[in-house]
Amino acid sequence: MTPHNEADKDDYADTVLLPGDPQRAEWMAQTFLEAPRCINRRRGTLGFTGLFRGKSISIQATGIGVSSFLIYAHELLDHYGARTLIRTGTCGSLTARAKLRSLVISQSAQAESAQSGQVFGLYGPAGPDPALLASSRAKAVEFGIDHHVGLTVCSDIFYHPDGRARFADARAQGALAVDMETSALYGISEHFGARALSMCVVVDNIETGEQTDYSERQALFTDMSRLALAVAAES
Ligand SMILES: O=P(O)(O)O[C@H]1O[C@H](CO)[C@@H](O)[C@H]1O
Ligand SMILES: O=c1cc[nH]c(=O)[nH]1
Repeated sequence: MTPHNEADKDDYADTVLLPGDPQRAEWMAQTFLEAPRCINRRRGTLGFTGLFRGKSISIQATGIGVSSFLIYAHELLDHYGARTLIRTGTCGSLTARAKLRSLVISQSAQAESAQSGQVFGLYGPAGPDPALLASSRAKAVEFGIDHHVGLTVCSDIFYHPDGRARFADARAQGALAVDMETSALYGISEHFGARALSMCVVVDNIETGEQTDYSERQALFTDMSRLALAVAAES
């Protein structure tokens, strides 16, 4: 038990999938895990453990943004002993190439600003686990998932007064998409000697303004959930 999590120490599996949205955590657990158990309801930030292909896997929501994310990730790594964290998130596309509903796998994540840099600087720059990244690439091809692998940006601010203009430099460096947790995931995982990978479905395009509707989101997560679980099952 922690201030933010009512689960017992052995309730979590070694491998934990991390969606931001608690409803996504619940849907993923109920749709894909065998015998899912809800192990955390504190603050509505739901956590589940169940079986996938005979292996115990947990799914824990992390909320929005680095501050919230780092609380759940820290407690999973430090208190619950998690060894592999796989973010199953959503992102905004920064390029027409990464189309709405496609999957972006983060090969490296850049903090958006000096302010974010201070937060992420606590842990220094880090990236995905090479084996998890390679496994996700191979399986995404095998499953026929429309996906992109590359640089992503991690922002602290969803509604920013400078809008999309602030991503000009990152876009020039080839950044594919923006989310609000991936740099923190990579940094804290390296700090605790754990393995990490982040994959996110494109739910809006920052460039064109196109967006998906929240009502179709569960369906959007099927490919990502299958991929993340397949990677997790072999991790
Ligand atoms: O859908 P999730 O996983 O929460 O991810 C994205 O959605 C939230 C913003 O709407 C941020 O947390 C961002 O990273
Ligand atoms: O535009 C978006 C969409 C999802 N998540 C973000 O952080 N930004």
